[in-house]
Amino acid sequence: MSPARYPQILDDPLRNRGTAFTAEQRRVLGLDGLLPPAIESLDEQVARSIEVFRRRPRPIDQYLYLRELQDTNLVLYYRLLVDHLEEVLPIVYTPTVGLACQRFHRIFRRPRGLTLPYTERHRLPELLGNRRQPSVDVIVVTDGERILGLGDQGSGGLGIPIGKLALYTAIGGLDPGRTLPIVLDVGTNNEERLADPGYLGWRHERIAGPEYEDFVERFVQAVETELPRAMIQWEDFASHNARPILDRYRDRICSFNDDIQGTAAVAVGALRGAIRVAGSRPRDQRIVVLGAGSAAIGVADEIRQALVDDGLGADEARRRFWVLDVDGLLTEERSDLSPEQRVYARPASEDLSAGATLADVVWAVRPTALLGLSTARDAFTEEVVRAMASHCERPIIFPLSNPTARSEADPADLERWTDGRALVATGSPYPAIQRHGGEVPVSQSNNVYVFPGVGLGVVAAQAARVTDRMLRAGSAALGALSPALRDPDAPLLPPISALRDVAAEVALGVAVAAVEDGVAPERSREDLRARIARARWSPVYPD
Ligand SMILES: NC(=O)c1ccc[n+]([C@@H]2O[C@H](COP(=O)([O-])OP(=O)(O)OC[C@H]3O[C@@H](n4cnc5c(N)ncnc54)[C@H](O)[C@@H]3O)[C@@H](O)[C@H]2O)c1
Ligand SMILES: O=C(O)C[C@H](O)C(=O)O
Ligand SMILES: [Mg+2]
Repeated sequence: MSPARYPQILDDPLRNRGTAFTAEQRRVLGLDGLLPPAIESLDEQVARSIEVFRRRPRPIDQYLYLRELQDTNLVLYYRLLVDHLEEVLPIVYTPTVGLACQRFHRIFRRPRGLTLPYTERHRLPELLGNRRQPSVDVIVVTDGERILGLGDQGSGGLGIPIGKLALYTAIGGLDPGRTLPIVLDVGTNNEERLADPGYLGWRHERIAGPEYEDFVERFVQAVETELPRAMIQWEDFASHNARPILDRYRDRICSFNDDIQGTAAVAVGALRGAIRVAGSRPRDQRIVVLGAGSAAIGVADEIRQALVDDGLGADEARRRFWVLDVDGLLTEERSDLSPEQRVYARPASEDLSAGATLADVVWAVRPTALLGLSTARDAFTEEVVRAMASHCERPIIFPLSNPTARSEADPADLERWTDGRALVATGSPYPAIQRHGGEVPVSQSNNVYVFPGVGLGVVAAQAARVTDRMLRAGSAALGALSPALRDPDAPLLPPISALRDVAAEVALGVAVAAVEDGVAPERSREDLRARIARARWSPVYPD
């Protein structure tokens, strides 16, 4: 009896080629008999795989198919993503990834990334040492408390870092063998999960206060020790933790918060295009924001800066905002506001009181722009939108909440209620709207336009920090690519199919700013451009 000699290469997604192994490779590696006899090219594998994908009945089945592919053959997986980005993005990412997080414990098959439970807080360096990837460029980490607009998903939140990092590679071109998704499992306050015997996370209410802060600190220290060169992207933390964590670590380690800073960078990019199409200027805007969480305040802060850059004084720029949360308008008499929210509190002397609704505010303020980061489905009602359109020739309306089921409005309704005058961008993907017998794509103002380029720029420039100026430079690079700048009938953002090119431009802006800010080694713009091109991993089988 000869010993079994199963070749491990078939179980290594980084090296496996499946049916693309050549006859010679099969013979040398001992793969004969283990694979069907047909030998396919990568293109043929992609063609077959996208067919299988299309036949899966529901988005969640398609998600599972792609995750299987990701666990089996990374070149094929990423080639499929790159070649069919527009089609698969809503599956790998928002909105389907949200459902995958909600069902995480039902669909779990194989480990990907790391789950760091609070109970193991004394062993975090050891747990990090158990990772598959020897070197890591980018970590995306969540604690699962605010997954999209779906609330607390506990350790099921790991689906989000997995999805974000898939796009770091497919769009940014980061080496998939050097990215690491992580969930900090600090418990969950989701009653449904806690009551579900099938829940796989730590069955405990969320850790909070000093214990929570200590745990995050331990995590950061473990990364500093084990992976000192990795950039950390903080993702989908609840507002009460998102801002403090960002502020605590941004000057200490290379890190940024995607929901606060990435979202702001793309929203400002899209808004600049919209303002130009409206024939207006940033300093002429009156902006109503529904939602006052970390994403909304991050977006408002960056727009406020754009108003100041366009000539408004700091106070005047601040007075151009009316921000509402679940309890109504932010006003000075409210005692529940954080310092970041208080910046936007309206003076008590104004007519609008704390109880003012969105419709009251829109009637009174006559805004030029209405932004939604509230998770409140259909909150931009016909009444609100018609009121806005009655005083504004080109109302800018951005329902940015995710996933689709949390969106403040459907673009087709906005189109109807404003007779096609609204300038729209959404957070989640929507089908094109019909106008004059033709189709007009809906721009997706989602941080996916920014974070892959930030990662690529940071890696290529070897940046040690992510500064505000780096994100602003990324945003400006994106803004300059707005098709609407050249054609007022064109979309506010480049199409999804152009995201890889967008990432290269965002990366260049980020890298140049990193050098200017002294957080990356001195290099010329041309040198940085070449480094960005060289840093990109391509989904091809190596010779
Ligand atoms: N498009 C993007 O790129 C992008 C990026 C980040 C976040 N988001 C989305 O933005 C939303 C908010 O994210 P966040 O991190 O700020 O969340 P959050 O939970 O911190 O904030 C939500 C805010 O909305 C307010 N709110 C809730 N219900 C409301 C209602 N009925 N009316 C008015 N306000 C209401 C809350 O009071 C709170 O201020 C989420 O849906 C998220 O998916 C989109
Ligand atoms: O994940 C997304 O689609 C965007 C954003 O980070 C969010 O939390 O909604
Ligand atoms: Mg997010």
